[in-house]
Amino acid sequence: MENSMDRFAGRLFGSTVSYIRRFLFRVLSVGPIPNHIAFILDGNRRYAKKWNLGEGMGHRAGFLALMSIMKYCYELGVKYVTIYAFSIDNFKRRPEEVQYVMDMMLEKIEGLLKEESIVNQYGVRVYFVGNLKLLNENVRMAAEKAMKAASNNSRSVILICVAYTSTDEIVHAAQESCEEKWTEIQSLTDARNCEIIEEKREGSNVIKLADIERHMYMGVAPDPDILVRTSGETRLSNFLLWQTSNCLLYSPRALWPEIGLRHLVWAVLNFQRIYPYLEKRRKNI
Ligand SMILES: CC(C)=CCC/C(C)=C/CC/C(C)=C/COP(=O)(O)OP(=O)(O)O
Repeated sequence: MENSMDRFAGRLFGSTVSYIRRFLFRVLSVGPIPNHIAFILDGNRRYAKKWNLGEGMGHRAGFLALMSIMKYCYELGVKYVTIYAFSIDNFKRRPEEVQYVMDMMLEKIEGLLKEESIVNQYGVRVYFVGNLKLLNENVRMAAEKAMKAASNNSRSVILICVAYTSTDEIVHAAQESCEEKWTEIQSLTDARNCEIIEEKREGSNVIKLADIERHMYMGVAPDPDILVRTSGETRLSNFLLWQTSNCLLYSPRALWPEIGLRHLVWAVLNFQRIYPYLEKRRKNI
């Protein structure tokens, strides 16, 4: 009897909170809603320390916080969510920690494919972004499987940056652009069509901004409107350096596992306040 009363009270509380959240989102939607929010998940280990938990528990709490924030973003109408899940530099951490995070990632990526997962609930397309060759084979294969399984989803998008740094992304895009241009020139030379080659020399042999952007790992998404870095840090730590020139930076003091609805609402209100300025900058006027 007591148990069923508890369950009833729990459900009642849950649906009231969800009702209030939806009401709040309706009010926020009177103003512009960001299309893309990126997150630097900072402070998982500090959270574990603060609560005397094992270090791995901090990352697990971080994953739960990620699930909530993704849900809030998609309910609010934010189409793209990007997360900095693991940088290339993070591979330099203690081998046991790297192994723990990789094992957890594998488990969580496999979980994303389940029927009841957030991916299926919100029709989320999944992209793993970064130098995936640096991942161990199990994680890489699971990532590729998840991307394939969700490839028909289009309502929302999650971009999970793993084995990622911005400088690596830029170098990779520059190399790909050079290779593409080189192949193009070679094919013209092979055809021995000197006239065409001369014509091409006039300018189209030059690598343009659009070439580089086409080869960016993040090229599948528009630039973020808001970048959130938790735990009060105001550094970008080699994340989305190319994509954040006209983007609101928000740095709440909360550690990543403590991030909640109030932080999202505050970030969106700040975005709405500077929206006219951001739009002007984007249109270059
Ligand atoms: C499949 C999937 C989406 C998984 C994501 C899993 C997840 C939560 C990864 C975070 C890993 C990480 C290195 C966080 C940074 O906190 P930190 O260790 O730098 O904490 P600190 O700043 O307190 O040292």
